[in-house]
Amino acid sequence: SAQYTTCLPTPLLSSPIPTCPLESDGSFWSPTPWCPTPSDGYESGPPDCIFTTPHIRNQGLSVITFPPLAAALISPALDDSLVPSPFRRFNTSAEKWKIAPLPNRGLGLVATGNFKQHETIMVGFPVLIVRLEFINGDRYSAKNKRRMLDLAVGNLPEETRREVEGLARIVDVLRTNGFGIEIAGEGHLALFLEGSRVNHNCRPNAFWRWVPSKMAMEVVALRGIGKGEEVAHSYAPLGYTHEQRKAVLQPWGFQCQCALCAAPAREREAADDRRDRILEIYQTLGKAAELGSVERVDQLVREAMMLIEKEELQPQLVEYYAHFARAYIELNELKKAGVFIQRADEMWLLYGGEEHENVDGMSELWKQFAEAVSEMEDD
Ligand SMILES: C[S@@+](CC[C@H](N)C(=O)[O-])C[C@H]1O[C@@H](n2cnc3c(N)ncnc32)[C@H](O)[C@@H]1O
Repeated sequence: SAQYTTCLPTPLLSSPIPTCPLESDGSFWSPTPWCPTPSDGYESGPPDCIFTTPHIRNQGLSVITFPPLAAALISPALDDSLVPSPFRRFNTSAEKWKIAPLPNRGLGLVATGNFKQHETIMVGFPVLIVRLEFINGDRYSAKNKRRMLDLAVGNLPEETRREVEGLARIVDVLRTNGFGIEIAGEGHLALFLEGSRVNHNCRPNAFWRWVPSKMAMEVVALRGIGKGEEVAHSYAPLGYTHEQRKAVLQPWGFQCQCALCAAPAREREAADDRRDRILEIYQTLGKAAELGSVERVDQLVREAMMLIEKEELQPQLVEYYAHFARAYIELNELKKAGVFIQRADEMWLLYGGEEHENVDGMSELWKQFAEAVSEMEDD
């Protein structure tokens, strides 16, 4: 159990390594970060360390990750006095939800008031963030992983610790209840106390997004939600057929009891047919040049939008609008392309927030569009 001394302020190092990311930040974490040596044969690269800040958001946060990534987390988002009130825990008289028991699916999130489409329902702050490859990889033995996770949870204040332990065995909890987030491009699993209680629905009325600058997860209404309704998001990618969803949900080990899965076979098959057709249109539009005519593209675009609406898959429009735009660019129908790029931009903002994951993808698409416009002007 060696300390990762090169990155911690220590009186034994008279001149700390200047690029060390924790050199000035070591004092932020308490107790002092602990960095066990990885298993034999896996020592190269930085170790995973346990970092805890015990008071933040009234609940504390423990992180298991590389030191530079922990350093990257230290930002104004971690200063309770600097984040706006919706992003503080126990903020709020304004909360319109409760965690309550539901038939056949344990606890879940239930609306105690009405929500408009796209209104934020719940804001959650993680209590535990763990590097994905720490969990999935072999750098630490299963025993050491468990020990480190127990210690990370053990460092948290008693009340938080009890709530986390109430969720189940911690490794399983992370795998089934953890939300995938990125820190400086590296995948991590984040555990939220109340957020972990949100159940799955194959035709969800909500979605969640990670807001890096606030270190928070937001659950947002996909459509209007009435008082008393359960709020659920989809654990599986949207748009999958019944069989595909079953395969993706298998690791969670439950039989989905949502309305779509419980619907009569004929209804489910009709939904599957629509979902298959949406995908088929996507593929056909990927070869727009072969379609030859703008009218044919118009028809397919209209059909896809109608099916997406029918299947309540609106968040997929972010990707579909961009795809329509690319098809129109290919056929030099630039006015329509521009309209769809604009809409894709708006949808990304709506569903992903200002810091959405496709900022680069969208600017690439705008660039492609600008090039097509200038080529056309040259002709
Ligand atoms: C992330 S937890 C959600 C909170 C959980 N209900 C609880 O009481 O802690 C995921 C678990 O909830 C249950 N669950 C979630 N959605 C479900 C659904 N649509 N049908 C049946 N069970 C579901 C399953 O047991 C699943 O493994």
